[in-house]
Parts: sequence; structure tokens; C-alpha cells
Amino acid sequence: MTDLGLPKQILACLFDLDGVITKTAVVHAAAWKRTFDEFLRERDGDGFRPFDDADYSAYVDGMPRADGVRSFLASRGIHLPEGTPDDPPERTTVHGLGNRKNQLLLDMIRTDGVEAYDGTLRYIEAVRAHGLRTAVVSSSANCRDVLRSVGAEDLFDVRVDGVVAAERRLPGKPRPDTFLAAAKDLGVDPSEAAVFEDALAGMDAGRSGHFGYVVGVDRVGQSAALRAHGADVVVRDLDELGERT
Ligand SMILES: O=P(O)(O)OC[C@H]1O[C@@H](O)[C@H](O)[C@@H](O)[C@@H]1O
Repeated sequence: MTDLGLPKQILACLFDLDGVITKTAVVHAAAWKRTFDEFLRERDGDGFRPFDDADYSAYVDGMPRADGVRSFLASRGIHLPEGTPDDPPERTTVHGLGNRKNQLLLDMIRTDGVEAYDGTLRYIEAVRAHGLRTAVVSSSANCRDVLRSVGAEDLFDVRVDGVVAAERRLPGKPRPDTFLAAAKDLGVDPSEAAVFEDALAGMDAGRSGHFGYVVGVDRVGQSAALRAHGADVVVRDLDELGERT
């Protein structure tokens, strides 16, 4: 292991955004809860079964926006028409619900701002100081704005986010394609790259992409699940990894 707490063969680090770099996983989760609960109440009445943390973790966290909608609704046996990406938020389609959630998310971000995890920023700076290359790999189409809002855009050599994935037609997490594309863009083999993720879908992507090391970042007390989904190590904050001097 190096003093970054990584195996010696690692030449590049691939960081997820929401919940790893910024404290935005909880904001996404809250916006999804409001969206789905409103939808379920309209559909099933006041006795509806609410969307909860376990639903977020299993069906939505880490996945591209529309995939999260489809996956959660399928878990409740609900099928909606796809609609189109520019559907207005009030339209009851996959994209309409996704856009409703995005509107809520952006309102919350505008009102409360975004904070970064200082431990992650310090770790990324140490990684770069050691000459390793860095990428941000996020399903979020809001990734660039969120990074910019915490002044972290320049910490990454490569960005593969929801916008880039759509342009390059890359399937999102839990498939490994966005991480593999970032490793390729950085000029390293997957075995030479470490993945840093807080979502179970991201763990699955790390495992199926055969990356050299998968770091599970546990912000919500799900370390056993992160391990079960392929984490080589689980930390509560990147500060816990190695000495980094
Ligand atoms: O809706 P966005 O900003 O494109 O984000 C897509 C997904 O991005 C992931 O990072 C979040 O974990 C999910 O909650 C979110 O749905």
C-alpha cells in the first residue's frame, strides 16, 4: 500500500460526485422523496406507501435520472410512458417525473447552497501531489455546476458526467461504462484505477469493471451493503485512507 492508502499499481483515481465530493446525496434523496411521495399520493391516496431510504439506496442512488425513475417505479410494479426529455414537470411520464425532481433539486441547491467534504478535497489534492491522475465520474447532469459552486472543477483531469455520458451514449451506473471511459481518457488500464463511491450502483460498476481498487465511502451507515456490493475497503471519510504525507 502507498501512503495514500492505495495499492502500488494505482495510477489514477475516479471519484463519484454526490456523497463523495459534495454533500449533495442527501439533497438528491430529499428531492426524490418529495417527487415520488407526491406521485404515489395522487395515484394511491393517503394510504400510499412512502418512498424511503432503502428505496433510494436500492433503486435510485448513483443511477442516471431517468433510470432511477424507471427502476423505483418497477420495484412497485408501476409502468409509466417514457415521454421525452423536455416533458414539463407536471406530465406523468418517466421524464416528466425526472424533470419534476430536478426542479426541486435545483430549488434546494439555490436556497441552501452546496458544501464539499473537506476530507475529500484534501485527499484529491494529495492524490494529485503524488502525481496520480484524477477524474470525476457522476451520473448527474448537474455535475459541472455543482463542482463549480464549490470551486472544485479544476481538481479533475477528466469529467464523465450525465451530460457527457448522454453525448457519448454510455450506459450509466450500475454498468461500468462511465468509469471505464474515464480510465481510458486518463490513459490507464482499469486495473490501475481506483474507484471512490458511496452508492451501491457505483460499487456494482466498480466490481464489474474490474478496477484495481474500490473504495466504499459510507456516509449513511451502510458499510455492510457497500462490502457486499464489492468494496475492497470502506471508510467514513477519505481522510481515513493512509497518511498522505
Ligand atoms: O438528476 P441528476 O442531477 O442528473 O442526477 C442523476 C443522479 O445522480 C446521482 O449522482 C445521484 O445519486 C442520484 O440521486 C441522481 O438521480
